[in-house]
Amino acid sequence: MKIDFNNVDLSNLNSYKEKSLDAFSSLMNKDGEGNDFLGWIDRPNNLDMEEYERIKKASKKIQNNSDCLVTIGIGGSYLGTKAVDYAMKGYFPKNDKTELIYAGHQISGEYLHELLDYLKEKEFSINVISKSGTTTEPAIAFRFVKELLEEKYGKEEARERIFVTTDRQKGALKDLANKEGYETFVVPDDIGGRFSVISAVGLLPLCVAGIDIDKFVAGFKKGIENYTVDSFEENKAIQYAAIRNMLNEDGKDLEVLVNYEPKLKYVSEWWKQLFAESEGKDGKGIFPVSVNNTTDLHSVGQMIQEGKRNLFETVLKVESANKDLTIMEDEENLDDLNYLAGKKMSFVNEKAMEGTIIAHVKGNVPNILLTIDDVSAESLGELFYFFEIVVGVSGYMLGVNPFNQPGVEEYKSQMFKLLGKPGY
Ligand SMILES: O=P(O)(O)OC[C@H]1O[C@H](O)[C@H](O)[C@@H](O)[C@@H]1O
Repeated sequence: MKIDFNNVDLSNLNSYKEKSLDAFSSLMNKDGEGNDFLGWIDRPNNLDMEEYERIKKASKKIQNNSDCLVTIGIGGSYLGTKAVDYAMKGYFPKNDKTELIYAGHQISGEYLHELLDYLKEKEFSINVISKSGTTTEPAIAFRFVKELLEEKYGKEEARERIFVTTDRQKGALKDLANKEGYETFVVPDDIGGRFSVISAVGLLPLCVAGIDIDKFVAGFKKGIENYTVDSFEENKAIQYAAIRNMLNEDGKDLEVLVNYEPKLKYVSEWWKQLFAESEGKDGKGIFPVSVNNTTDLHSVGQMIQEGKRNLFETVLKVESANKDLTIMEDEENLDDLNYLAGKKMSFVNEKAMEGTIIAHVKGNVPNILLTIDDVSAESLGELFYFFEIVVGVSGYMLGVNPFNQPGVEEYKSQMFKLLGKPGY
């Protein structure tokens, strides 16, 4: 992974150095706010290997008896898996692997209705994922999908097809799993939802989808090597956190994560939860938004170029495309594209990216360039770990607790009141 800050005015950066190093040491020494949720820092080197082997075993079983795994969860119990699955499965996947089908990530009855119709024709299993075990969206979806599963296979076999990922000992899901004898996997106490893709939350469904989780974990380990180094000069995660805070104090209220490979769309969705829930509190925080280019250059590109100057961009570049095409010569050349004949699509995409960066920098949008080697499980693992360290340092620099999300409860209690939930 490479990170380039050449398109940011760094003249003021030195004054953020000490603060960023202090924030980094609080994170590493685990003596800052929210320090009981820092299990993710060492987790890649500390996996529960007994559970890791069970994940692989359960995956084989699911792959052997299911066309799909209905993966039920929301927020951190959804986004990391979706991000990696979507990036890795290909744009037009052949249906020769067990497919992950998502549920419980919204409350659309229309979605669930169509999903249940779809599942009637399929062999399937369920992985219900909820750290708290009480989240409304996955709980509703689980009721419906479980009912269909039991109808289809009978209660006995259905039991063998339900896999529960939740708290080690408490919560409604854990109680249900104990009662019914479902196989369970753990969301560790000291890892918050948005940091949990490295636990069974992400590893089980990703393994079922045929993704090499050893490589994914290896990417996280590479992240530990590169981004837990206690040096401002050598650690790009500390520099990035410092630069984000510098830009924020200079009036940049939004960070736009940009990609030029549509496969990365859900990596941005995962990133949004990570940064929004970690930083957006106490009236502070950089609002995370994302664009998928070049598509969005034909829509919100105008706003980035000439709208309110309160944003900066982080561009996610993929160094080498997994697949490519060479543009062909056309005798008539009515489309005037022959000047591109012999050029690769990846070359054209890269020039679009470089041209856009030049234009946006000219338009006073500071640009950070993050290059990953390729779209692979390993590169994504390293990228995720990088962002997790950045958000920890950045949140401490901002003066917030980056590891809680108290604000999320407000909509829930208002909704429960309207729904007439007892006690609200
Ligand atoms: O895994 P769960 O307990 O079901 O939580 C799922 C998600 O919902 C909550 O409301 C939080 O805001 C998220 O941080 C969390 O990832």
